[in-house]
Amino acid sequence: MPSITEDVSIGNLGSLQTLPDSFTWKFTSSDSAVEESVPVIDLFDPNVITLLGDACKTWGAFQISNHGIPQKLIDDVESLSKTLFDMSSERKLEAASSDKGVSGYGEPRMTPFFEKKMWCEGFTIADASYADHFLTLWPHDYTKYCGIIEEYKGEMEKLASRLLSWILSSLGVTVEDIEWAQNMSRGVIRLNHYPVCPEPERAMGLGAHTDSTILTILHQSNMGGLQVFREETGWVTVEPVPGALVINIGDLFHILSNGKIMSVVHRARVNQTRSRISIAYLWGGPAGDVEIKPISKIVGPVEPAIYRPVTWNEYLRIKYEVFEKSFDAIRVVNPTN
Ligand SMILES: C=C1C[C@]23C[C@@]1(O)CC[C@H]2[C@@]12CCC[C@@](C)(C(=O)O1)[C@H]2[C@@H]3C(=O)O
Ligand SMILES: O=C(O)CCC(=O)C(=O)O
Ligand SMILES: [Fe+2]
Repeated sequence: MPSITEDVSIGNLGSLQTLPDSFTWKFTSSDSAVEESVPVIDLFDPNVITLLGDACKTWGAFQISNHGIPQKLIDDVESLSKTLFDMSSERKLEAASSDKGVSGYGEPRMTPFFEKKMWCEGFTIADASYADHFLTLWPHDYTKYCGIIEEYKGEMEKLASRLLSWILSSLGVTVEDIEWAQNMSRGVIRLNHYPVCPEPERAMGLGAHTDSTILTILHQSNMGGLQVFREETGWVTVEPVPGALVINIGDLFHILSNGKIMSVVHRARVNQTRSRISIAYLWGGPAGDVEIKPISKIVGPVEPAIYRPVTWNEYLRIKYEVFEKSFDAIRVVNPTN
């Protein structure tokens, strides 16, 4: 006979009254969050470059205000997500992605690297095929919803490029120093939903990970849940700031900067009384077979490259083979030779 845990579908987690064993995580005292806050940076601040540079070096994460993204557009993507996740499990599964990491509904791609299941469901918008799924989900409103997504992608792309130039500038280089900067693949949007959970202190919304891309722009509405890990202190909750967006530095930026800036380890916790939606825009990665490596102007005889060149496809393949050991897999063993 199948056990109860085998029957649990991510599409109706919110209706469960008890936490199934397959979703029960073990936590220790080091999992408790400490009283600290990630920097909140006003993009109109005259010292914006220095502030961004410092936040990238010490945290790998920060929040931004005065970012210029229309609130109405953010609200529209949030309400699209609510409409989607409110659908029946069967309906959502009709839009299931054929494989993790490509467009459609389902578990996060990193799921196989965790012993226990994560208390979340999501929808990935990675390529044009997301529109076919939207047609299945919303036969009447699909043009409207695709329009909202395309507009959001466009705005996110512009904001991500601005942040890239400023952060590079804090490192003393420019976008022109990345040969493939004009050949960036379009970002991936991940709509995340964390349903209410009967035992949040024993459950995990999204397990600890770094994003593989250059940077992520995250909208977490007015519901907290995101935590970032800081070596010196431990887990820090990123409290929602009205109107602000969270920026997480990803693996590619860490590689480009030759380890000068951090890709932040982060996770999402869940809640007993209110469900939570977050909208992640993961940006970067060159289209095609371009080599990603530490920026030539940053490295030299005094500071040799600590990572070997790797293409985006190869990096993703490595990441989904060894997960948190992906930097070790591309590290140059003895950089002085
Ligand atoms: C390009 C990608 C980054 C991503 C894996 C993917 O192929 C598409 C989904 C992305 C995402 C979103 C949620 C968190 C994450 C770790 C995951 O499981 O899927 C990221 C992946 C990543 O950054 O490696
Ligand atoms: O929901 C969150 O706060 C985090 C989401 C996230 O890390 C991701 O989508 O990569
Ligand atoms: Fe993430």
